[in-house]
Amino acid sequence: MTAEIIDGKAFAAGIREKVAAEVARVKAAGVTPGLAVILVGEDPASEVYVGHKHKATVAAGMESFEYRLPADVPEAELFALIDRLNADPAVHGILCQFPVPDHLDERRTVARIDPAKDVDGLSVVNAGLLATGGDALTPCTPLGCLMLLRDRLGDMSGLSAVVIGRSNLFGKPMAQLLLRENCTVTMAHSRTRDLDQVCRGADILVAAVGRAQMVKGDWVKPGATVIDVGITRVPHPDLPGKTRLVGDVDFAEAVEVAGAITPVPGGVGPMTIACLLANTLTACCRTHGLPAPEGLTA
Ligand SMILES: NC(=O)C1=CN([C@@H]2O[C@H](COP(=O)(O)OP(=O)(O)OC[C@H]3O[C@@H](n4cnc5c(N)ncnc54)[C@H](OP(=O)(O)O)[C@@H]3O)[C@@H](O)[C@H]2O)C=CC1
Ligand SMILES: Nc1nc(=O)c2c([nH]1)NC[C@@H]1CN(c3ccc(C(=O)N[C@@H](CCC(=O)O)C(=O)O)cc3)C=[N+]21
Repeated sequence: MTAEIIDGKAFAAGIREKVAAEVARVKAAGVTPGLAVILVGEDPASEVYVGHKHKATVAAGMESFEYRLPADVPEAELFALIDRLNADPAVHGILCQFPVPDHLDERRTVARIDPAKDVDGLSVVNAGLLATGGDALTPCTPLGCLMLLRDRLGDMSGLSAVVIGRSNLFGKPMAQLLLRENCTVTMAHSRTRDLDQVCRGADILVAAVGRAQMVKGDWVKPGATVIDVGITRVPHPDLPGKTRLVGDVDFAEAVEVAGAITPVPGGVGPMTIACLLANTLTACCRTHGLPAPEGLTA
């Protein structure tokens, strides 16, 4: 059996259309949603993502504000910018691209952002709301994965879900969302014993590690839904001097066993950006007391 390949790119395009339609509605009510992205230093991968985010934001009819700070920017200067954006009524979402240089602290940076504008969903307030069943701004990548899973599986009650990776950005919020969907959730990480066996029990297998092609075909339960979040740039096998992106899952092997699987690229990545737009719109609607858009939140 060959798995259905989940087209994240096409699904994300649909979400972006929905966001654009809702943005038009909000604009008619006199408000233009705005997203501010802060990039510290010159990480080439981050430059690419920030560029994608800017284009997608403008295409959805929202305002995009970009701030590029030098790699050695003092914390006080970064915080002064965040304070300004917190106070700016044209800005509804603020995202500081990670990783930041070593002299800056991610936790302190996130804590400085107004939780109502924290479209990454990383603040203590939003993480706490998600864990306790409140109306959080949900981290974009887990939200995107949830949308793909709901679309394919509908009711996930009682399914066994394994999430590999326990980061604040992805693994922990993904596990919370799956728990909300009534899955029986296992969180695996670098200290997990017999990871292959743990994975073999999963109806839903989500991998977010950052180790190229770590999850082999015989780790996958036949018919399982496999969501591959990891992105690693590796030397291209056929084109010398070129690189390509691969996921945490050995796609060629897993596609023969799984029921459905996301590819890399074209799977989860495009959903992340679509959900960032969705979160910015949601933040804008909440701030202005407008009805929250349907189908774009957790
Ligand atoms: N597609 C997208 O939009 C996005 C993709 N990503 C990608 O997802 C991947 C993970 O990102 P992120 O969560 O931020 O990464 P982190 O590095 O913060 O977390 C990695 C997790 O993987 C675990 N891990 C490491 N080695 C192993 C191993 N051998 N076996 C099992 N678990 C292991 C770690 O365990 P421990 O806690 O024990 O150290 C940790 O919990 C990266 O490739 C990143 O690029 C991330 C965000 C968005
Ligand atoms: N504060 C913060 N929030 C983030 O959400 C965040 C971050 N920092 N730092 C880095 C990671 C990574 N990330 C991706 C976004 C889009 C793609 C994406 O669009 N990927 C395309 C391919 C892109 C390409 O070709 O390079 C795909 O998978 O098809 C990937 C990864 C967001 N992150």
